[in-house]
Amino acid sequence: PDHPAEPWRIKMVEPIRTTTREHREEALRAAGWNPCLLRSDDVYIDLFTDSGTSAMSDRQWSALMRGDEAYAGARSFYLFEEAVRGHYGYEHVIPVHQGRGGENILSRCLIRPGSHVPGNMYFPSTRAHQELNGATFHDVIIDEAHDAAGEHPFKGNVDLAKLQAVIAEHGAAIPYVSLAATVNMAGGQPISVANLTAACDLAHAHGIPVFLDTARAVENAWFVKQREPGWAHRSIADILLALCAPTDGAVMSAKKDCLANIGGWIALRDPDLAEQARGLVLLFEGLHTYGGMAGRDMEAIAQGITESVDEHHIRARIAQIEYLGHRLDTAGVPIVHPVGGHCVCVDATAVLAHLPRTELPGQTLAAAVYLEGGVRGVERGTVSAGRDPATGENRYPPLEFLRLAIPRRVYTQSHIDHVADTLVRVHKNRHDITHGLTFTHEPPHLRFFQARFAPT
Ligand SMILES: CC1=C(O)/C(=C\N=C(/Cc2ccc(O)c(F)c2)C(=O)O)C(COP(=O)(O)O)=CN1
Repeated sequence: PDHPAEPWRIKMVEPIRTTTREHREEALRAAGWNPCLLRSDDVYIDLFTDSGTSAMSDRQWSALMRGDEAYAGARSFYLFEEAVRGHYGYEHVIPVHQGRGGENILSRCLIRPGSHVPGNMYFPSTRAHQELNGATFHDVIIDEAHDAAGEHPFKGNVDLAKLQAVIAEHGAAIPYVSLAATVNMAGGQPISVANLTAACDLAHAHGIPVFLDTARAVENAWFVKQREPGWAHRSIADILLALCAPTDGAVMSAKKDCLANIGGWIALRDPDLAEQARGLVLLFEGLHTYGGMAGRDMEAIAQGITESVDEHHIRARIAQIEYLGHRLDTAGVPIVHPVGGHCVCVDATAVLAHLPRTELPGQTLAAAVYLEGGVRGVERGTVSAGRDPATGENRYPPLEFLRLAIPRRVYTQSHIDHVADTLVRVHKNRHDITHGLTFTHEPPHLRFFQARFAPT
């Protein structure tokens, strides 16, 4: 696929600069071989995350000037509430400062020690809050999701037999089913409307609610439109509503699809659960009409939601990522297939097949790519998976990759080509990487953010 012609022109620029390899070696050593600890000034192309890193439009920037900073009942909240209701279809909209604020509150409302929560693959912050409140997470995603090279069009799908089995074994102890659209840790893979609906029907048949992580549900809607029979002629906005319709609520990080730099929400149908959640917002986020956001942030999100479902925007957004995936494919760099909605994921166990999993190939590849081209990605493998709370042992997930997450409306084709050229060089010289990494400092929670490493 060709690189898309961007459906925007640049009105403001933020200078970035390349660095020398010597500079990067010094910076990485100071960062304990953890790209998460690098200063952004030392990064040329920052693909650490698509979360909060998108460029806002002139309409969003001008909306900031309309921010109502009233403590209670701000105009900006009602605009935000209406945008969420209209696009996601839930009645009760509860603001939080970002996604994990919602994960904290939903988990505290519904999980008790001994709970069991099924979901389509784990996400570190989501599972951390489930485990912190005493739940055991059960992965009920289809087997194909764990196979990097497989081409299944909806790797985010739930294996209904697996879900049924968890319900049969733990039914009464399941407070809710926790699904995501798309599935980040599978490589930004979508779930189909049919499968999501079937999973909800199965859960509801046992009186179990389903909550959806909608951080990238617009990207998911795009894949439904392209791949799921019967949806090709429906608008992205309609498909987004259809994804949310069978679920009981959603947790949202507004830092992804919504083109905002901060913010989020919990969206619910049940008024009593909504009241309980608002009570915890008062404790952890702020008032229930701002939830840790400034009025201007809610203005930017309301406008960003409208822009996010524009078909010219989402088509170009996805096409840029497919372009990068295609460049790596044609160069023989092993990546997760199909290419996901927000990232290209390089299969570190394939590139560094000569390193044992105990030497952290994903983290090693992240360091090598930064050194080679000033490109920052993030490890999504053993380091991210953390330790099993029951045994204290490292969990070695089947997928171990370097995620290259692409911010929205930020990088142009020449930047993407720089990334591709960097990966091609690292892959060509992969046997020069003779050692992996080992922890020198390992924090207890979400360790990949703050961990420090040294070459083995
Ligand atoms: C599907 C989903 C996310 O992708 C997500 C965040 N994502 C990040 C940041 C990040 C990165 C790595 C991690 O191991 C992680 F724990 C979080 C990312 O880059 O992908 C959140 C949480 O939303 P917050 O970031 O607004 O609180 C909830 N759900």
